[in-house]
Amino acid sequence: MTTRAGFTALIGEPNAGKSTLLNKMVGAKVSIVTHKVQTTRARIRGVAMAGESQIVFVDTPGLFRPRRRLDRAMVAAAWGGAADADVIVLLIEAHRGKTDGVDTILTSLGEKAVGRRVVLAINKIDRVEAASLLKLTEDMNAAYPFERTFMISAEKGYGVEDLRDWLAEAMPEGPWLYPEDQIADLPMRMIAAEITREKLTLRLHEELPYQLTVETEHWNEREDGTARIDQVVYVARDGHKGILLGKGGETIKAVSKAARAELEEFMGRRVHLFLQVKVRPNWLEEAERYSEMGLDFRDGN
Ligand SMILES: Nc1nc2c(ncn2[C@@H]2O[C@H](COP(=O)(O)OP(=O)(O)OP(=O)(O)O)[C@@H](O)[C@H]2O)c(=O)[nH]1
Repeated sequence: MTTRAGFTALIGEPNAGKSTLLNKMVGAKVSIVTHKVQTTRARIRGVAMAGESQIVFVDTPGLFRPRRRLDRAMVAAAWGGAADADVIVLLIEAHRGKTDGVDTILTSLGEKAVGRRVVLAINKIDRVEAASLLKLTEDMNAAYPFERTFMISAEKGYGVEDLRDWLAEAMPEGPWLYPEDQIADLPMRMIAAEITREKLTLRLHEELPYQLTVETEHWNEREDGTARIDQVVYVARDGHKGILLGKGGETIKAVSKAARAELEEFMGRRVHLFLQVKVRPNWLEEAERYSEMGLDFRDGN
């Protein structure tokens, strides 16, 4: 039996349902779904197994309309993720149709997706009449030559299996990228990082540095049934480090406490959480580099 493995990028406007779809396909709660727009900052990956095929998902940050310089870098980074992928899935919302935001993405697809396989997934079909889907499919395919169009409801699960099976076939032949026994662990590490990120957001609000990432570096199961989780919060500047630590470390302590409480509830057991804040200015450079390669929205969009 030939194995297959490759990368699939999910792109779409904020709230299109990328996280929901990812969670359905991967079969675990990978990224935390919220009603808030622009929650997915990190390029969170999930891995789905389908038959002999391994599909690694790159859940790009929402391709929202960037106003600030760093926003633009974020969007460019999202496109960077897409450009590396074997397949790009553009997710749109059935009830919102071909919005200005979707048009912007279509234009960029024309430039960036050269040589990639690109499919369209019309999501949230549970919210519209079937008749309207035909027109939307026509309009979208007139604007971009999608290889396939899928009608899905990520939330209800309609059509998700078809899409996953198609992706499984579309992955290039080759050995798996992740050992099968590590896949189960991967989502938990991401969830843990997302939880910490969420607590940082709640605590710092507008003060939250944009260029911030949380990574779960170590995950150790202890004999007494508890887990030790070590995470690093990466920021771009020394000044940001101070904001995260707070006076006498009180901010990071409060965040750590809140994150631990939620992790314990989620996992149903005791957790020892260790947070470290480190400066990694490269992230910024990387984003700037992507920005140079990427979109430019300076014309007031
Ligand atoms: N009715 C309906 N709602 C859906 C469907 N899929 C997702 N949603 C809802 O749409 C909202 C946004 O979904 P997310 O998965 O967070 O969207 P996202 O694209 O990851 O959003 P960002 O993280 O902002 O990029 C949530 O409230 C979901 O419950 C669907 O098939 N039908």
